[in-house]
Amino acid sequence: MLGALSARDAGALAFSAVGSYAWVKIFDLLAVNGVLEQKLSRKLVHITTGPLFILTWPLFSDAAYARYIALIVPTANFLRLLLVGTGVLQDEGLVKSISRESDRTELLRGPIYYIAMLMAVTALCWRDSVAGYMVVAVTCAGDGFADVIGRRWGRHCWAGNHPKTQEGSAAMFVAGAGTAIGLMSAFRWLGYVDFAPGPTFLGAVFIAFIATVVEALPINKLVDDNLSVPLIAGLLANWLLAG
Ligand SMILES: Nc1ccn([C@@H]2O[C@H](COP(=O)(O)OP(=O)(O)OP(=O)(O)O)[C@@H](O)[C@H]2O)c(=O)n1
Ligand SMILES: C/C(=C\CO)CCC[C@H](C)CCC[C@H](C)CCCC(C)C
Repeated sequence: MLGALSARDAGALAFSAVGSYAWVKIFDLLAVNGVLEQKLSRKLVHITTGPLFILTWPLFSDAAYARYIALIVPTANFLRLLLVGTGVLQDEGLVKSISRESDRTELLRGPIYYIAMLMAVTALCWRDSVAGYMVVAVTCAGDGFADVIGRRWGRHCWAGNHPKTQEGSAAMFVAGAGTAIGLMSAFRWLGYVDFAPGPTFLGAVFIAFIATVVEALPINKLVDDNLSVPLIAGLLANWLLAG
């Protein structure tokens, strides 16, 4: 029995590890070959890796230790960014796919906070709490779409925080709330969480709104969006959302 569970968790771990490497590599190749602009490649990695990582969770067994096996992949990625960001390891492709200006030290800010968020959600929430889905939805899809949409179609800047736009914030709100409701519904359908959809989805919409307001505040020179957005969403979800 234990052997069968271990085989399942080992398979899930292998899938997640190979998947994370291959996914970032695909965007690296697309950026290096000029198919995708570097900034867009970085944001597409930002939007997709967190939700895709969460979608690998059902592959793991019901064992109490399963979350810690799942935690190995973000932890390994955290160490990889730490080694490349500090210059101990060279990986031009990685730097190009997830930094703005090919500056390796940038990996030590937004991207490493992003992975720390995934590690915290895996360890603290795992499949059993809707708070984790909320945090991943607003940080990955919400914050990512604010940039992708705002940079291209943003016309109306917020007063006091010039580069951020109302169009970007609207995209963040819709993508954050929509992804949260989608992930919560999927994991409820799979039987990992149980909640009353009406109040929980209303709470998710409210939290996506507050996270959108926080993202638009002129504070990202003081605190990175990959810290402020998950922190506010996590605190509110823990307080407001049951399950
Ligand atoms: N609410 C928002 C957020 C972002 N943007 C657009 O996306 C760009 C980058 O936004 P920012 O949050 O500053 O992203 P970065 O600092 O590049 O990346 P990150 O915060 O994810 O580390 C802005 O200049 C703007 O064009 C926007 O229009 N509206
Ligand atoms: C560019 C990023 C943030 C900037 O705001 C995100 C960086 C992502 C990491 C390099 C890779 C993270 C991998 C995940 C821990 C696992 C994904 C698994 C899945 C199967 C694709």
